[in-house]
Amino acid sequence: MRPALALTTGEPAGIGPEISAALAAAKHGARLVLLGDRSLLAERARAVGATADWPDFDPARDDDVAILHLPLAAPSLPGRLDPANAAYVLQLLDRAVDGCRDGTFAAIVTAPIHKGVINDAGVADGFFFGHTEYLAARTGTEQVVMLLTGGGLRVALATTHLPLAEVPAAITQASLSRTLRILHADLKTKFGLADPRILVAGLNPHAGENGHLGREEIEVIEPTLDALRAEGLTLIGPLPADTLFNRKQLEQGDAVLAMYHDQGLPVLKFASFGHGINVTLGLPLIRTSVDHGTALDLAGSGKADPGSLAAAVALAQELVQAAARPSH
Ligand SMILES: NC(=O)C1=CN([C@@H]2O[C@H](COP(=O)(O)OP(=O)(O)OC[C@H]3O[C@@H](n4cnc5c(N)ncnc54)[C@H](O)[C@@H]3O)[C@@H](O)[C@H]2O)C=CC1
Ligand SMILES: NCC(=O)COP(=O)(O)O
Repeated sequence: MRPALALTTGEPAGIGPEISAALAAAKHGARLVLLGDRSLLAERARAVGATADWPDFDPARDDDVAILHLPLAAPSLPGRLDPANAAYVLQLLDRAVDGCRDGTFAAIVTAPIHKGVINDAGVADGFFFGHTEYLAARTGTEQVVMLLTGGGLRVALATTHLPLAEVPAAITQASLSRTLRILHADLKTKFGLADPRILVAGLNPHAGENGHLGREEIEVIEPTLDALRAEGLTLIGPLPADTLFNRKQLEQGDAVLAMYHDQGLPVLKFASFGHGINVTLGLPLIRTSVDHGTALDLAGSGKADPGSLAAAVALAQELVQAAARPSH
């Protein structure tokens, strides 16, 4: 029996349901379990010319595609967000996490959700940052690392969904050290790199220009890197972020650690949008995701590209296989 992958179909008003249906109809080689509302998925399957004749999920059967029906709270129209369905979106995630915990699922692949409407709904204790933080909280994991891969790049983040004004204070020697340890360990176990080389960006322009453009490099980043180098980690930096992303520099490393979301991800998405994959490192379960959002402007049109979701499923399968190897 192949390991089952839970595919949470995401925000019902977005493109998640239709790209999930499109992927389910394509050759994907996985044992996929679609988590979502059966009628919604059937309707959006029609938008991509797919049939929704999926059987109900039965853990004892090795179906290529099955559905685990979880009902919407309110009917959903493409492109029209409705806070009434925010709890449904979280329920898909909760069910997937529970299934990973009890061994029903080997991994979670997530279609996009809309962070704003979940916050508008006031669920998730009134604040919701993203899948990354939600899954960390839901699994009791103190720190996780967001890594996106695609276009020949791997870009991880020292901070995730934070207002820019809060970024400098969030980067401490302790948090940066934890992030680098998680990244280093997962590059070894998940990506098979024996001695990962990590290029670390500075926070300030020109990595602080010897302290004239900010002191975080001198006071926080350099001491952290020195301490970890003494333990044997191969860390290059802090490097000016504007020149880090050139071919010659990138050849020196296996992954980049950017200090914040919009320092690293625009480059990654420029290099790979439509085929990139988001992986959450440091979780006690395997989670991959798309590189894009809910694309409300395309929802229901059948025009959204399922390529990133297909890549996320393929990587989840690889990570499941890597986790099963004796050396893991
Ligand atoms: N993994 C997740 O759940 C993610 C969720 N989001 C959320 O999505 C919402 C909307 O974010 P935006 O910044 O508008 O980004 P977006 O990715 O939804 O849209 C940006 C542009 O890319 C296009 N696009 C996105 N996915 C596409 C696809 N598969 N095929 C073709 N074109 C595609 C859209 O039509 C739009 O023009 C926000 O709430 C954001 O937080 C954003 C990124 C990841
Ligand atoms: N830009 C990447 C992103 O926002 C992914 O968020 P998450 O929902 O996967 O945490």
